[in-house]
Amino acid sequence: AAASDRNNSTPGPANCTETQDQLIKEGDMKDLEASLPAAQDNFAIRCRDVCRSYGKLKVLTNLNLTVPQGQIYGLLGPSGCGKTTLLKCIVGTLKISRGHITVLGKPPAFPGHEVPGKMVGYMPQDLALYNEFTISDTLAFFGRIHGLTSKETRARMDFLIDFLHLPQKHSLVRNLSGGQRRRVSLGAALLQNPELLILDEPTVGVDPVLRAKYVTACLFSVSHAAGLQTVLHSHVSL
Ligand SMILES: Nc1ncnc2c1ncn2[C@@H]1O[C@H](COP(=O)(O)OP(=O)(O)OP(=O)(O)O)[C@@H](O)[C@H]1O
Repeated sequence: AAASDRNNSTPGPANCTETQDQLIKEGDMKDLEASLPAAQDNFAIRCRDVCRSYGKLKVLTNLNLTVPQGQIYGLLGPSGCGKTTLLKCIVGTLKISRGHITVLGKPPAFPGHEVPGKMVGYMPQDLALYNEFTISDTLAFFGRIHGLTSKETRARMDFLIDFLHLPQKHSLVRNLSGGQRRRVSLGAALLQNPELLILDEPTVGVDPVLRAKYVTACLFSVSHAAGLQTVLHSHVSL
């Protein structure tokens, strides 16, 4: 991955680095679109001049980003540069201050658009799991949220428990290891078979030696086996 340019004069989204050696410069961000072939509309995510501040703190400034369909795409940047903020804006749980975002054809949170919702699986950095739930309860809960039938949830649960090497489905979340909890959270994000999977720091809690393997092998196998179109994930660069 390329290193991003911290010396650029415009403050802003910060050192988001793409895994495809695409350089995003602050304020004047070159994006992947330039290198895309003719099918210009064939993108999963498109951000145009996106700005987001928290009070006076400008976190994203004129961010431009295009994620084509069918790709695994990584955001890399130092802690606090705005990766989570950008992912929340893309998922639609955070409003942008200015600019335009299109996710799977429409702006996030557009009325009737299932983003946030069924079309996108989101694994947050801080895992939102209930300790009192079992693995089975957790996945059933997310199944209800996404409107899956009990039969659909059960079939998907069986597949994911096997695929993600999860312990027995009656195990309580409170008794799971950090890595097992992260995989339950990944299972919850994959449950409804989303078109787009967004992972915020998926390797937190994963042994450093295994991280590279996890990112390359696991994400590729997850995306293929789960039939995903596109995966966007973030990592801290040190
Ligand atoms: N709700 C909030 N209110 C105020 N400031 C916030 C809020 N959320 C994030 N920030 C600030 O915005 C900046 C970007 O935060 P963000 O979580 O997006 O960074 P990040 O790149 O994901 O960091 P990390 O890699 O450490 O998770 C940080 O300076 C953070 O303190």
